[in-house]
Amino acid sequence: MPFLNGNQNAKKEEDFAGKKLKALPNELLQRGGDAVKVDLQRNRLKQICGIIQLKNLTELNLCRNEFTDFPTDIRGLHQLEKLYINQNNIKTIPENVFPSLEKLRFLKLSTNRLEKLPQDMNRCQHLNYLNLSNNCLRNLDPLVGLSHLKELYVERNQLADLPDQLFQNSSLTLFKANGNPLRKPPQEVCAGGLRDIQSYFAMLEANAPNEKTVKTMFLGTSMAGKSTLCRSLKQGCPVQVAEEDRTVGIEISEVFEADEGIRFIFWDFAGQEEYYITHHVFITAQAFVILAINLSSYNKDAQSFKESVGFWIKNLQLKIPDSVVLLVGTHVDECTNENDVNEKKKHIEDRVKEMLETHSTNLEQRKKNLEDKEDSSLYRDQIDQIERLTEYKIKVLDLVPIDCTKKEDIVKLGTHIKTEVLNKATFPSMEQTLPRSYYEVEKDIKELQENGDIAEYGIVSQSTLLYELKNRHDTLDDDKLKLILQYLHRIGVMMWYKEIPELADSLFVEPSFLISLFKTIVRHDLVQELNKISSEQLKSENALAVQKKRWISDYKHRASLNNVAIRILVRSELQKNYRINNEDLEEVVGSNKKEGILLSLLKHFDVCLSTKHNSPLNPKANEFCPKKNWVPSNPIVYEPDACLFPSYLPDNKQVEDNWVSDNPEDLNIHVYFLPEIPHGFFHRLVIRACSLYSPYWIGKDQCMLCCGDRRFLLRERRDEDQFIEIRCKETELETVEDFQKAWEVIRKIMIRLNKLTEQWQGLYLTVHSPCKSSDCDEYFEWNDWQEWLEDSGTSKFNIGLEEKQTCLNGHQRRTEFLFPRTPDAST
Ligand SMILES: Nc1nc2c(ncn2[C@@H]2O[C@H](COP(=O)(O)OP(=O)(O)OP(=O)(O)O)[C@@H](O)[C@H]2O)c(=O)[nH]1
Repeated sequence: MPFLNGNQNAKKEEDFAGKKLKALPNELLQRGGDAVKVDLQRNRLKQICGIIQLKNLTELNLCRNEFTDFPTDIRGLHQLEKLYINQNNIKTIPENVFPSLEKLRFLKLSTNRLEKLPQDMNRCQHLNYLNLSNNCLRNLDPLVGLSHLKELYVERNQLADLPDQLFQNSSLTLFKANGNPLRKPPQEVCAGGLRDIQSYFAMLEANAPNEKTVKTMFLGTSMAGKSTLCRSLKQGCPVQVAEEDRTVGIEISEVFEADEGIRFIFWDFAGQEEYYITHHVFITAQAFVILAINLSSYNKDAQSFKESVGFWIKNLQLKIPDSVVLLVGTHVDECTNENDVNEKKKHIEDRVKEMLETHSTNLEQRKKNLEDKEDSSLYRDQIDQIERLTEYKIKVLDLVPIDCTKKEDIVKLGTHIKTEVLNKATFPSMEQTLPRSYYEVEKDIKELQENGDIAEYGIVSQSTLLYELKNRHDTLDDDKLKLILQYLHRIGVMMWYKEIPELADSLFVEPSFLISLFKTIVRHDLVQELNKISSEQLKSENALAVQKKRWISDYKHRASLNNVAIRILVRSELQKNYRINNEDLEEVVGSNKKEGILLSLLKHFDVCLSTKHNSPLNPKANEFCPKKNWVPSNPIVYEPDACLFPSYLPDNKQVEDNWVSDNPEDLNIHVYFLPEIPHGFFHRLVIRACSLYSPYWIGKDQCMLCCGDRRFLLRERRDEDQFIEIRCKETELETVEDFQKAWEVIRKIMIRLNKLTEQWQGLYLTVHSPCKSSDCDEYFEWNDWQEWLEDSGTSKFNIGLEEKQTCLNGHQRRTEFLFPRTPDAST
């Protein structure tokens, strides 16, 4: 099988990789002091007797062997600088190994079974890179004192506490600790990086309090009973939710469980499909999910399961694969009898079990396929990635059937939740230790709001808030306060989008206000809302009734919403619900000259695409055709300033009219998604790609964009295998330069695609170029596509001119039709 790059030729000096060796070969031992670098990865070694003869060894690769004990013979390799011994089964490392490895700078010990480190590890004084990820470590104390350590990876271990001294006066520049049940400092502090950790320890008092916080999210289809559950649990008794009081968007509330000292933060998500596109913004890691299922309307069939359970679990599995889900069956009082309830409970639980098993079997199978390949070492990164995914285990707890109108059922559910939450095995990282100042700042912000120093809707400038907080805490400077505010953002108590330049100075201490903002635009009844716009409202924005009609028609047919309409809707909704001053209102809704907070946020979260007032091209200009002169658009269809919501598009007509048809010779790559393409992914990708290139035409599950003369198509395919196809029209590719430019555009799109996938921890991607011969199902696999994305376009991907590739069925094609080439290749 052809490969995208030539990595397989990059041999080490002494290459004994993948030779099924059980002992060091004589051929190697005879090299004695001449051997400097030795590659012994992917063998069956359990020990390495005789290695001491290679006394000048500086680099040794022992990864993917069968070591269960650390090979102590390594002790004699005094020149050793680099050691790879990752992906073995090592359980312990004895004392007296590291002090003799005086020159060791680089040590990769990841993916072993280490439970503890030798106490003298800190005597390996020159160590500057250490990777201990994927072990079972509980304690990092032996690393304290490694004064040259720059990069430290301890992801996916069992660490609860990190040693303070590790971060004091250290040379660390990179530290990664994801996937640990961290309590001190909590994961949300570590996510901020080294400076946040150092500052956390600097503020931490000796007897800092522990807190148990559980972010609880209520999910499920519309009318399943989420709001009823959320409000009833809060009150401890049944609370009726009237139909007109349905959740629009997301509601947030806090509940303190005084007996056990648990703080629940309840997030009630609206169930209507229109809101799903905003959910990803608020669904965050380490969450406890209550999935509400209306048992009375549940049909014990595949469709019913998919809609009310499967969809949600799949999405969680993709987004937060380590979440805990409690199934709650509501409307039990409306079921036929107890037997009916029990059958439905069993049906749901059995299907969930099946679903989770299929997911892990698929991953295992995929891993095995890669391992069985002739040169499986080329797929090492992919295998590692799958291994990581297999470690994530979403926990789905048994279904609790309840009647939300009955007090005892609500009380019973409350007790059940408390018991589950207190179970350390289910919630290993619920308890957290924080410096008092973190709590105090949070409390002070609430007080400022209550006193009216911050408006009830919670928008406050960074400088004002810092000024107020500094007045209350003379020990906290700007930097420390900013770190605390960032922590509060990460736990969802307030929002601070520092990374959006227009919003960097605005803090939102009332997150539900932001949600109210979203819901004014992202809603199922938007057409009704547009219809309701009065002539006074139109006049206030200098708009005419005829424009209102066009707004409605554009929204219905082209999923495009005029910015003036957005301003009117948001303005009236906010004035209805908040005492908001004109200045803040203008900040939020924007004006002809300025975008406003709402649009910045919607765009930041890829909910919509702005078609700007000063845009040189009109995306809906039918007159534009590649290779034809540009004809200005008809002023009647010209929309100066609107937002396009791709998820509301009804069809692909415009795209199909412009693309016309596929040609087998088009450049074509398939990006496969395992287990599937996440809900909303394609439209978010389209938004990101279209902000790079215009003009563009967007449809329901297709999008065409142009770069110069070239046309590109993105197409979502939700067949049995789910993939996104990226094509470039073959007729627009003539010269070598054309190919290079076309591949460069594909690369840019892929970079955005890859970046977007980071938001779904449970995703795994593979990339293929399908064979171009008709009726041939073979394909060329890109095992190193991620490297291509990272590559700046230098020598690595050169493929000789006139080179051809042959598929397994014997069909040949010139390489540039299947794989990218770099500019160097043409010169
Ligand atoms: N009889 C009965 N009615 C219930 C039960 N649970 C919820 N309801 C009613 O079902 C309706 C829908 O409940 P909600 O809590 O609004 O549902 P939701 O899931 O929040 O719905 P959305 O806001 O649309 O996402 C309300 O009228 C509730 O009073 C139950 O166990 N028994």
